[in-house]
Amino acid sequence: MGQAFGKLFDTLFGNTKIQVVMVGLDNAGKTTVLYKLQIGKVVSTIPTVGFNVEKVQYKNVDFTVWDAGGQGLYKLRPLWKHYFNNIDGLIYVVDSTDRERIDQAKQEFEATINDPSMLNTIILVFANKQDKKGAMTPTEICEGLGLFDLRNRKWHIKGSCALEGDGLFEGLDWLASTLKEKKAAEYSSI
Ligand SMILES: Nc1nc2c(ncn2[C@@H]2O[C@H](COP(=O)(O)OP(=O)(O)OP(=O)(O)O)[C@@H](O)[C@H]2O)c(=O)[nH]1
Ligand SMILES: [Mg+2]
Repeated sequence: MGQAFGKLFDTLFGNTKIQVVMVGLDNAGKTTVLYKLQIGKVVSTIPTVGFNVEKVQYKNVDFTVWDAGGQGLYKLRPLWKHYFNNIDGLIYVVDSTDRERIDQAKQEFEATINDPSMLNTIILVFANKQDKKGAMTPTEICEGLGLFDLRNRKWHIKGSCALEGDGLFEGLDWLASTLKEKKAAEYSSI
């Protein structure tokens, strides 16, 4: 799988520097996704403010995962501007079995995409844990997060099983090709 992703990145991302940030409620499967990609060594650090950041770099593409920990994303959000500039892609991971917290996932999602550092990002949602019985379908997750109501944002949802890697390739394929189109459009309008 690592090789397949490597090839995809080579052809689709080219040499442009790309920043991708992955967030979601705790237990959604973010760390599992990052390791399953097998695109490089995952470096895990705990900045002085006490939360966990996992990073992996594949050539020109930087992936950063912000763990929600027990604190909730909202406490960390004000820090984003110190860590990020020019985020291109947001990956939002949802535990599709967690019906009880879908409203919380929605609140965090809305606050995340409306954060000043995220206003220009394209959005990929992984409706994760599709292998589990009783999981909400990607359409249900769409409704739960309010994706159909989003205006002026490019978004895509993909059902996934991060444990097996199912859906990850397709999701990233969308992310890569959409970013490529976006960069080309920006370049041609300069
Ligand atoms: N069945 C199933 N389990 C999964 C899947 N993805 C992740 N898990 C499991 O869900 C649990 C949480 O996964 P993590 O990757 O640690 O979740 P996280 O989003 O990084 O959580 P925090 O670090 O607490 O924010 C682990 O036990 C994983 O093995 C999946 O697609 N299917
Ligand atoms: Mg984690």
